[in-house]
Amino acid sequence: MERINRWRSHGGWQEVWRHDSAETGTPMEFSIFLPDGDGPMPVLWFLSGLTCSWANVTEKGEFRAACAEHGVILIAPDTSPRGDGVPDDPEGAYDFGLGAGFYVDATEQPWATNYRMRSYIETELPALVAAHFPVDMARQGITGHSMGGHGALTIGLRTPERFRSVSAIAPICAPSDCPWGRKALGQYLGPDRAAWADYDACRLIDAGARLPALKVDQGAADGFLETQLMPERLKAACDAASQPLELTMHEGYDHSYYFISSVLPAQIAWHAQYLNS
Ligand SMILES: N[C@@H](CCC(=O)N[C@@H](CSC=O)C(=O)NCC(=O)O)C(=O)O
Repeated sequence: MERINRWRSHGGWQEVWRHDSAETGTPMEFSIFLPDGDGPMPVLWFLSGLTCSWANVTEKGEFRAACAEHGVILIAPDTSPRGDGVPDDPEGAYDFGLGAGFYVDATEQPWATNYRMRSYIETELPALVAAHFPVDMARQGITGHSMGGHGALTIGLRTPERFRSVSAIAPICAPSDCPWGRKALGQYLGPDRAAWADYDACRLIDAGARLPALKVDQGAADGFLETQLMPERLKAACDAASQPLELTMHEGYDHSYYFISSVLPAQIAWHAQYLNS
């Protein structure tokens, strides 16, 4: 593993690391913000959305002051494998392939060889992080935006024992039933919708998955709200299952990092209640 950059910021270090991934078969990069202080510290994972790498939230997320205040390490992985030989959408579309791994382990070729973001985020990267940084892996939270919100919800619901707190910002709530999700899951996993159930937050909740603490922030002026995100589906699934959900609609906010940076500090404070208790 190699550190490829670092900057002093908010009384800590913002770092970027590169390593070879056995899961994706490619070099992978992630960013990590390390507040000053004696570890081990709790860790909050931030999963990014379509078109993103670690850089988007690291440069535009405005999270470091909150992480420094609450003593929380924030890790931002990439959203897909990249590099020579990694297949991409044949038309270069932004919503599939590079930058759009959807946090699945693909089963269909040509995707299955490299697109193993579920195992990368659930298993390989946590082990690497635990071995190299002063993290307390008994105190983990997870959040993410849009496609990354879908990743945070589904990884959290599948492995609730790993996380004290799960949140999302403008997540794709019902990917089996929206265009982004149908396109990605259909190609990565094949046309049988039964194979998609593990990657759909609403279907996981319908099937009995539960979380101790769940928070979602959504912009009311988000152009993707009704067609792709559908938070009302998540609310209905949670209500039917008696799953507690703090869903907050924010008037006037869209899908951009102007919204993410407006709510991420408060999400970090919310996670810190669970991670520091
Ligand atoms: N048509 C847009 C779509 C890309 C986009 O909006 N990406 C979002 C995530 S959408 C769901 O996962 C994003 O976070 N973009 C990065 C950023 O820095 O804003 C386009 O490609 O322009």
